Amino acid sequence: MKPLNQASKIIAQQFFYRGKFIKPTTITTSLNQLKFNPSLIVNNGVQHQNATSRSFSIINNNTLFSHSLMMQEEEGARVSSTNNNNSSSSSMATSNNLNKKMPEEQQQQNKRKFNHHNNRNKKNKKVKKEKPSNVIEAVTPLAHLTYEEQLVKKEGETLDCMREMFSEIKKSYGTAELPEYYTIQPEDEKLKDVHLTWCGILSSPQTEGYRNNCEFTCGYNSEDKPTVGFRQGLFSQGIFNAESPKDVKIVSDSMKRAVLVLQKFIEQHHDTYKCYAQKTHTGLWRLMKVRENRNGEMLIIVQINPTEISEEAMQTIKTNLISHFKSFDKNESSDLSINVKGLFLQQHTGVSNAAPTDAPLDLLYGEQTIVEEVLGLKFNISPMSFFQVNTKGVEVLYSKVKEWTLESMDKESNKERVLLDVCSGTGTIGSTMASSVSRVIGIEMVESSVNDARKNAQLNNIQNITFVCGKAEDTITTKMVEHNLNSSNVECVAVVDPPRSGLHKKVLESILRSPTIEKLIYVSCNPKTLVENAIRLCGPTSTVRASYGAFKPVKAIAVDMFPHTEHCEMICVFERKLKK
Ligand SMILES: C[S@@+](CC[C@H](N)C(=O)[O-])C[C@H]1O[C@@H](n2cnc3c(N)ncnc32)[C@H](O)[C@@H]1O
Repeated sequence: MKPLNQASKIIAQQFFYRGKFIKPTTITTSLNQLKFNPSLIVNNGVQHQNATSRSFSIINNNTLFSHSLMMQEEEGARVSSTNNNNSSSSSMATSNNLNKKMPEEQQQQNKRKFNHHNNRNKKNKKVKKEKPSNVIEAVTPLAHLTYEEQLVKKEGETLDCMREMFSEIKKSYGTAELPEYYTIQPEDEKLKDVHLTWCGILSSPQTEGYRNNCEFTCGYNSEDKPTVGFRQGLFSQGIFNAESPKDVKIVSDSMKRAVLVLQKFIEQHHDTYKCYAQKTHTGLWRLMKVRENRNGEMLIIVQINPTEISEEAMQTIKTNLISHFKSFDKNESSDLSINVKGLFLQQHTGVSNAAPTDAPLDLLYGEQTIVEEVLGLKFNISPMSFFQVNTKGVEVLYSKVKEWTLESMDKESNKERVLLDVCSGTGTIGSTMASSVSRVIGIEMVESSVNDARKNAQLNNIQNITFVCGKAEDTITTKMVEHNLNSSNVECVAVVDPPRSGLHKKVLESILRSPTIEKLIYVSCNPKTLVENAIRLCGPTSTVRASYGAFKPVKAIAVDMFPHTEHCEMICVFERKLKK
């Protein structure tokens, strides 16, 4: 039992449970992951976190309301706080006022509020998938299928995305005449309403232990043992277990050993330092991030919450972590032998574990980066920069992008052949093609990725590549002019590889407005934003499109970079004939 701090004492007075208001002492309900015993909340400001039953007390009335929603989803139990409005007074309330009755009016108001949430929840339920019952299901929801079955499923879903794309482009034409490609209907029934050349799905050369980058949470497992592993539960509400990754196929054995090395350290010091609890914003150990190259060399980042420890304690922790990790580092006689290239300590004070890119990061020992090889080139990877998570899978992806970029470039032409690599990360796509084109211009907004990209170009002795640091939407128009991309001597292909949010409309407009871009290769990790962006590229309405011509989707392929998960990458090629 841990005492709550002053600011988080409780004032919940009653619950709405199975259609009526009742006192918190009278109900107990158990869930898959969580036994919820509201009687605990009247325990004089003392928080319980029972090791075996995972009982939770309620810290404040907002949290209480969220908990009750979660319970509804999980079990249909109708439990709700009746006291959502009094939050300012809640912090100082004691157990005495927990038993006071609420005014009738407020009860009605809260009941209405509850019903609103309940209805919204019912609507959501229709589309919600079943909650995973264990960590394997949570992290690798397709692991119960054979890999062949997974590929069939993903190809089907990617084709659905294509159908959606054509249907939405069509809608955008309204009553105007549709582009000619709508008349093309492949004979294959599977490709009905997909008006482009469909090239199937490419599989990942490695299907197990393929992740070169994983984040593990420090917390407690279902038996309340300190564990470094995957979260299971409702992290946003601070209710979760950390479960061991030992049976999760996509994590390499060496990463599993690294996880156990940190877990051992946490166990050894657990009397003094606990794992971080988001609900109370207390505890030290938060997260472990591991990046690994194909030789098994690792960058290990241990994230802590420094708010409760002195500078002196921090130094001791650093010293002890160094000697602990060194005792396993390349120690072939240990079962937990790992190959540490660099060990880092990251301090992060925010409530959730997602640290900002500038959170203090100290190298405890070793080197700042690991080097990975992709298609014969070397890439420096630092702890925070973007790098695709499946190294062998990305070789398949980049090879296809390269093939499709180069096939239309006219080698005989006198024109300069330029590749515009939008959202270039550490410069991987542009670098793998630099030797086949005249110039590459990369645009990337994360400074550390741009720095890595520049170093990578040097490392590989690539001289015809330039990286622009900035948001594509803010820089693309001026940079295209600055780098002479709109000149009639240039033939430019744009390769865009945006994050899940897709490309900003200003980027699409700049590409549409370019007098030299006839081909755009879109690498997408999110079908929804691909469709949105495709409407802008291929639709009829804008005057820009009227003067330079809209694009049309010509071919596409799915690339499975994430076996056993529901994610899939795809490449879609858009072309147009510029009106000269
Ligand atoms: C999916 S990653 C692709 C990176 C790279 N092409 C690769 O394959 O490694 C998307 C990249 O876009 C960058 N990014 C996100 N939003 C951006 C924006 N508005 N402008 C420029 N870059 C952006 C991210 O930092 C990230 O590096």
